[in-house]
Amino acid sequence: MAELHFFTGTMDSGKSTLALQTNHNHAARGRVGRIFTTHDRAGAAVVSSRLGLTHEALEVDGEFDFWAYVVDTLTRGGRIDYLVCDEAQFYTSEQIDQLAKVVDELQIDVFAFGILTDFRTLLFPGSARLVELADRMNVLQVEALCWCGKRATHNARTENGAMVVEGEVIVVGDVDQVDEPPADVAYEVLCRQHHRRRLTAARAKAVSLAPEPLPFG
Ligand SMILES: Nc1ncnc2c1ncn2[C@@H]1O[C@H](COP(=O)(O)OP(=O)(O)O)[C@@H](O)[C@H]1O
Ligand SMILES: Cc1cn([C@H]2C[C@H](O)[C@@H](COP(=O)(O)O)O2)c(=O)[nH]c1=O
Repeated sequence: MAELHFFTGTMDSGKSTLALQTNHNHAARGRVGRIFTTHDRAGAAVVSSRLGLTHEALEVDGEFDFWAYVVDTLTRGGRIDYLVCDEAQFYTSEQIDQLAKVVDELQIDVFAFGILTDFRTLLFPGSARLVELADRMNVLQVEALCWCGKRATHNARTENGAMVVEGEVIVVGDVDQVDEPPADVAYEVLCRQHHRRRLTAARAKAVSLAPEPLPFG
């Protein structure tokens, strides 16, 4: 039986790497798949992992119809055994419904990968629909860590080094590897407590370096 799988984790937890490994393992056994993505950091129509792997992909825009694409391919005599869908948080909920229909009606496996929540801690529409519909939901085992050492559960956005909680939902960006100078827009994974307190690594460092207040007489 085909299944709709949803693999989720924070940014930098290895989702794109796993997406490419999944494709590799299925292709190595002669299965024929298609890889989809949208808004990848490396540009249009490519899946890129921080481990250095990249693979060409089909770019999904808001109008793309998975059901129509698959039916059209099969009708023309093409073969599709599975779909790998990266950055699935950005897909519309209608597109996730189409993926579920592809699984149920055409017996094609779908492997979707994406972050659950945005920089405000709210569910992305695509991820919310995947949680509602997936046969299997898997949280990635490689844990991204908060600067405090706890498991990172949330994605923070920084603008010029300061954490923000308002703005456009979709802003392509990376986890900042260097703090000097801070990027215009960057992301940092944090535990819930430090996301709530807006305590990024840079701010925690600045606070710890602040001079001790003078004791009151
Ligand atoms: N230089 C490195 N050496 C070993 N592992 C690395 C290195 N750089 C990144 N990684 C691994 O790659 C993961 C990020 O993979 P990626 O597929 O790009 O994540 P995601 O798609 O979830 O954002 C990191 O969590 C880390 O485990
Ligand atoms: C939290 C958050 C993230 N994004 C963007 C930033 C990256 O381009 C992708 C996530 O990619 P990854 O492979 O999981 O690292 O999403 C965004 O647009 N809005 C957000 O709130």
